[in-house]
Amino acid sequence: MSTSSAPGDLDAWRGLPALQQPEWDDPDELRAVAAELAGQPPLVFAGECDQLRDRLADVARGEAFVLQGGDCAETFSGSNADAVKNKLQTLLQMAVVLTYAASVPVVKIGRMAGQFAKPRSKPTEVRGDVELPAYRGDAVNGFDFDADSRRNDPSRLLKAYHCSAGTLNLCRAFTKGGYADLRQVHAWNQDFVAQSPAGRRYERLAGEIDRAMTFMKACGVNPDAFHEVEFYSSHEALLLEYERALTRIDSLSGLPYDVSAHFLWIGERTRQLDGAHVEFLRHIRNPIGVKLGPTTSADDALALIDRLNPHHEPGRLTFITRMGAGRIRDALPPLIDKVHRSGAPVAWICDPMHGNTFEAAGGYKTRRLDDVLDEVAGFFEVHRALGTHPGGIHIEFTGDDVTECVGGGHGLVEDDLHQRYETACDPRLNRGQSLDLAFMVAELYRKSS
Ligand SMILES: O=C[C@H](O)[C@H](O)COP(=O)(O)O
Ligand SMILES: C=C(OP(=O)(O)O)C(=O)O
Repeated sequence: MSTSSAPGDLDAWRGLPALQQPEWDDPDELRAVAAELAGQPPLVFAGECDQLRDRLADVARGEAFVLQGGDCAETFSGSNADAVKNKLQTLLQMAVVLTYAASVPVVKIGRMAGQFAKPRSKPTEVRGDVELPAYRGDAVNGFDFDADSRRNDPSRLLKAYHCSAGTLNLCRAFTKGGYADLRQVHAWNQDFVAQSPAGRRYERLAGEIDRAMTFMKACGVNPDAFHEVEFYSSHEALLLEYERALTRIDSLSGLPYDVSAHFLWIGERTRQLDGAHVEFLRHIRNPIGVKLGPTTSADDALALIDRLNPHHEPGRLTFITRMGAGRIRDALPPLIDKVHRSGAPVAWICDPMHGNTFEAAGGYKTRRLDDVLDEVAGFFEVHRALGTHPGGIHIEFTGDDVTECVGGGHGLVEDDLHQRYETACDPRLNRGQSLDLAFMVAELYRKSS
């Protein structure tokens, strides 16, 4: 049931409006960079993308749950071993909580190894009487507020590729080489988080897992079954020149795959039906997602399905809804209802971050953990009422002890935000807040199943 695309289709987007693309000031340099990227090795393989599509088909059928998360904006300087390990460790801890406490297979997808480009609300940033191009992610320009740093520099695309390769290599080593072994559940809970309320709760759960594994071993189950985990990479497919340069024809199937990540999504700002992003992504064979904000109508959702998954292939299309805690209970039901009645197999994931951002008194962009939890609770309520499957969560977090979102076990308040506000774009949950969220989601899942 594959969608066949002629090679020319992969460039049809070039004739369409492409929002949120940087104005590169040297087109020749961009062409040279794209040519160099096109000659680089793939970051992921077609077979892995197919495997993720199968996993997401399980999600659409109600048999698994997605945990997708990582940085809002990865940075080149943050692509180091400690930061990557901390993020992965947080993802693994959350996944263990969900798998054990909710008894559901968890599909683990990092917002990692490629999340280097950001859509922005405004093209420029003004500080005092200086106006400069907005920061659009390390793949485009620099975070520092000076004219040189904010230049849209095509060579950054190459650096984004290399940082993605390094990050993914580390993730593969951690998840396949023994670090993600379930017998390590305690080891993931070291450092600052171990003493937090969420860390202590996690430690009790890890103790139960230990006992369960000892029991299974006694029953003859081979403990090597718990040695490695499946991990997938994802990012917003925003910079079309980059994604196009990394799209290859798979030698086995003859079909095009974007080998920059296993899963790509189209953002809320670039999901226009007649836009370049939808056109480009409809031709690649990777599993894909679309973010849906509160203004999305049920007909918009159906039209996206028609374009992106016309043959209703299970696992091909995921809708990531980001309505906001105040809107989800009204905005989501009509979408799910109509899509469900159309018979299209969609995995529904809740992004409880992007509809809940506000500016705190000190000027920091932040989010309340309570709003995040409330949006997730609304997501489960809506699905329960409609008899559909709440298929997962998509969140922005870091493995570090940052102070970017308020609330959680340590009771962070707006006055604390300045202490460790390190994000390059939107506020992320810290490790303790991420664990709080995982425990709550596990509880909601158990009640709704
Ligand atoms: O992560 C999402 C967007 O890039 C981000 O919310 C845009 O933020 P802005 O409104 O500050 O541009
Ligand atoms: C920009 C993002 O979200 P959205 O498209 O939902 O605004 C994002 O997830 O980084």
